[in-house]
Amino acid sequence: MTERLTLPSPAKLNLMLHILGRREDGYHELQTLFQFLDYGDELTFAVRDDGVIQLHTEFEGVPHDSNLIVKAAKKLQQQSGTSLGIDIWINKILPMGGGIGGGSSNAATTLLGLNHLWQLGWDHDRLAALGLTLGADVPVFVRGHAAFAEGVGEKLTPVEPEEPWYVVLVPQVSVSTAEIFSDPLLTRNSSPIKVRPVPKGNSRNDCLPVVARRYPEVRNALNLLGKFTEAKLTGTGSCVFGGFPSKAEADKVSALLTETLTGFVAKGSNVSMLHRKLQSLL
Ligand SMILES: C[C@](O)(CO)[C@H](O)COP(=O)(O)OP(=O)(O)OC[C@H]1O[C@@H](n2ccc(N)nc2=O)[C@H](O)[C@@H]1O
Ligand SMILES: Nc1ncnc2c1ncn2[C@@H]1O[C@H](COP(=O)(O)OP(=O)(O)OP(=O)(O)O)[C@@H](O)[C@H]1O
Repeated sequence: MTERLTLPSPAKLNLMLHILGRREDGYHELQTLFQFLDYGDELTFAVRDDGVIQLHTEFEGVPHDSNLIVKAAKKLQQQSGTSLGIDIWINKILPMGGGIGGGSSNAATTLLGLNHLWQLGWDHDRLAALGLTLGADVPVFVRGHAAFAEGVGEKLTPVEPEEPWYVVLVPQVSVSTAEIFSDPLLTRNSSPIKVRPVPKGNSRNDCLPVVARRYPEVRNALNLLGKFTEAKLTGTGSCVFGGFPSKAEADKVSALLTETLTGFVAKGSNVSMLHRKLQSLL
């Protein structure tokens, strides 16, 4: 049997997110702080020599060829000129439309996994540039280090924020990123932060007022978690999170809140678990 490789595909959080303006192409200039979670999906790959790219796991509402996993594999195959193909399976646990970057992370895991299995020898710069054509959040997952991001999210400076335990609540609504970014009420004029590292007190997410207004489920999650710690929105939501100094404290709060809401506890991590796994293969 062909050798199989299983790789993690972690979630991300936006610890803050400021919107500085809107570009002519409709995309928004941001400043955001990305950190990974030791929590995510798992992708399994097996090389095939007939050039076929086949994702074997079905996604509700996402046709095979629209899946970011398949799109990433096809682009890398075309641009590298390899004659090899791939079978892919995924154990999907990350909520879709949750603002924790599941789709982008899956694309990045696919790019790094195939670069390894197809022995392409592409560096991270080249993979991140390809990744950016798939989504604004793909480059940070390719690089695998917590980062302060600018531009549309592609100009990355590595950072070392604290690594607390997080309670992440998952309101049962899928938020469309495009919908939030096109809301007329969105604040798009935050002043650029010029000081590094980003001074404390800049943890605001400019998307929060618009998301909370549109989604009562998100409002409810923010209120409930806010009784225990500063409750924040990641990306354009729907997920809401708060940090705790220990797993025990995070577990205690999670146990109380998940009686009525869906959620999980995970450690913040400045080095993606995907990169830790890839490092161990070398
Ligand atoms: C908001 C964040 O989650 C922060 O991490 C990301 O920047 C969103 O990244 P993503 O989901 O990979 O986003 P994409 O798939 O590239 O874009 C989805 C839609 O969001 C809007 N969008 C996204 C990123 C950005 N900087 N400005 C935007 O206006 C665009 O309308 C775009 O059509
Ligand atoms: N492999 C994939 N995993 C999840 N979603 C995918 C995938 N491929 C395509 N999609 C589509 O992308 C949409 C956004 O999914 P994703 O999980 O990345 O959202 P998100 O967590 O809000 O992302 P972000 O934080 O980057 O905005 C989904 O609703 C789905 O239609």
